[in-house]
Amino acid sequence: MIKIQNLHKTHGSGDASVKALKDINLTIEKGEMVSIMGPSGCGKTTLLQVLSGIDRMDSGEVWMDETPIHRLNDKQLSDFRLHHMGFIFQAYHLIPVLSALENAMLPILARGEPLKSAQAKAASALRQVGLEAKMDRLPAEMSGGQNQRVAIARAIAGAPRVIWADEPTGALDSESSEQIVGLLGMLNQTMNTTIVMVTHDANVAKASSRTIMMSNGRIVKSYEILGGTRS
Ligand SMILES: Nc1ncnc2c1ncn2[C@@H]1O[C@H](COP(=O)(O)OP(=O)(O)OP(=O)(O)O)[C@@H](O)[C@H]1O
Repeated sequence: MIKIQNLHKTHGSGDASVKALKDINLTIEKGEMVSIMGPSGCGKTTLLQVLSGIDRMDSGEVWMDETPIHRLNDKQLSDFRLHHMGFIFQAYHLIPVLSALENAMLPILARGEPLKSAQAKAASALRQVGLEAKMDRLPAEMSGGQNQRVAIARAIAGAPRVIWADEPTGALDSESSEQIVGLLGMLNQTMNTTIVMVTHDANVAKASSRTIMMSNGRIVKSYEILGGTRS
C-alpha cells in the first residue's frame, strides 16, 4: 500500500517558485492500477517523481508499506528504487548500443545480482511482453511499441512492488498505444503489481481501476472505472 499524507512540493525559489503539489492526500492499495490525469502543468509528473523518490518533497509523508520514503537518505532511496520500483517513460530511455536483453538486464545488474541471474530474469520478462524473438535487437532496429515493451520488460524484470509510468503511450500511434495499455493491464492482473500511470489520454486511463484528476497542484476528483482491469 502507498499512503501519501499532506504532501507539498515547490519547484524553484523566490519569485520564480511554483507550488506544484498542494496538500496531496491519497492511498493506493496493493495491486491497483491508477491513472493520474489533468491539464498540462497541474503537477502530474511532479507527483510521480516525488512518490518515487526521484525528487524531494517540501513536507508531508509518503509510506510504501512500512517504509517511510520521506525519511530515506539519497543512498537508501536509490537502493529502495532499485529493489522495489520499476519505471516506464514516454521516451523509453533505452540505451541505444545495448540489445533488448541487455537493456532489460540493467536494473538487475545494478542491484549487484550475478550476470546469469540477470540474463534469466530479463529473458523471462521479455517473453512476458512477447519479445522472445527480438532479444538481440538494438532499439533502432525495433518499432516504438516494441521499444516500449522492452522498457516494460526492464521495469518488471526485477519483480517490483510498484511501476511508475509517465505517459507510457505518449509517443505511440493508437494501435501500439492500445497494445501497451493492454499489456500493462495484463501484467497488473497476473503479477498483482501496483501501477501508477500519468496519462493525457482518456482511452488509456480506461484500462485502469481508478482515475485521479488533478488541477493546479491538487487532487480534485478520484473515481473508480467500471470495466477497468480490476473492477
Ligand atoms: N524543475 C522545475 N523547475 C521549475 N518549475 C517546474 C519544474 N518542473 C515542473 N515545474 C512546474 O511545476 C508545475 C507542475 O509541473 P508538472 O511537470 O508536474 O506538470 P504536469 O501536469 O506533469 O504537466 P504536463 O502534462 O505538461 O507534463 C508546472 O507549473 C511546471 O511549470
